[in-house]
Amino acid sequence: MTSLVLDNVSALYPSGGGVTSISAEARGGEITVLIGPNGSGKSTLLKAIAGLIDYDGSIRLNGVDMESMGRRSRAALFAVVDQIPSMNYPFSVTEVLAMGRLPHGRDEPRKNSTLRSVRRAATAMDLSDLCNRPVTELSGGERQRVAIARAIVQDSPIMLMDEPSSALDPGHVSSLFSSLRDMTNRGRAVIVTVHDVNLAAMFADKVWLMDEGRLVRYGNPEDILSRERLSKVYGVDFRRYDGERGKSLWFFELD
Ligand SMILES: Nc1ncnc2c1ncn2[C@@H]1O[C@H](COP(=O)(O)OP(=O)(O)OP(=O)(O)O)[C@@H](O)[C@H]1O
Repeated sequence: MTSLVLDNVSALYPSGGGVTSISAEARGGEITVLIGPNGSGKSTLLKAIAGLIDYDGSIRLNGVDMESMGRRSRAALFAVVDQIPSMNYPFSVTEVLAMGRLPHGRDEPRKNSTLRSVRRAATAMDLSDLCNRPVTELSGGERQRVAIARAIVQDSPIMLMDEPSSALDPGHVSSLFSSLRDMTNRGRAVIVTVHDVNLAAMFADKVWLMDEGRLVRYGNPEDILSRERLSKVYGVDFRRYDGERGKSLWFFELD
């Protein structure tokens, strides 16, 4: 089973922001949800894991240091969904989804197996009616669903998703997390950032709580999400509500 181990990882920008001394493990078969206030270092940490920025410390996949891998093999290991997916060229939705296979080889997008994956991912993210539309003409939420579906088509051992639900309505948030669960059921490791604490409470197998560039705690949602901790980190008074499905839900009142 996939094991991604971060050992004392630091990635600091010249301005001083970034992340410091992060040690944690993300496993295949689990949805790991990163939460924390704006600027707490979630995106920076995902970028370090994906090898998109320099860092100190080590990140090992199944015992192998990621630094020892070539760019190409590293790109095939991670499917990345950016916080603001850039889609500047008028490729059709189908074409963009098929491009998800490019890290696995130049001929991959043209394969029949890719076409089947594209159809499945399009159905999962409710894009079937948009397949021939240029991505440049889609709404923000539709583009975000395209970026998620492209990552599903890439089907890499590790999925890194930066706020993939930020532009989605509740129905599509539900589809997103069903798709993430499908991936973990097939052994993939999913690491996803969200701002909605309740998504972490409902869907996370593990929660990493970040604050000021550090990992405050990580573990099971029931152990990590507490009124005291959330209120301290976010600076608002959180209250717990016992949801009907046996999960705790969280809300706060505005002053
Ligand atoms: N390219 C950059 N150059 C310099 N500083 C940066 C850069 N990107 C982020 N930072 C700083 O690093 C810190 C962490 O930023 P990061 O984007 O990782 O936070 P985040 O938790 O993802 O925030 P948000 O929830 O707002 O997306 C912040 O203080 C931010 O200002």
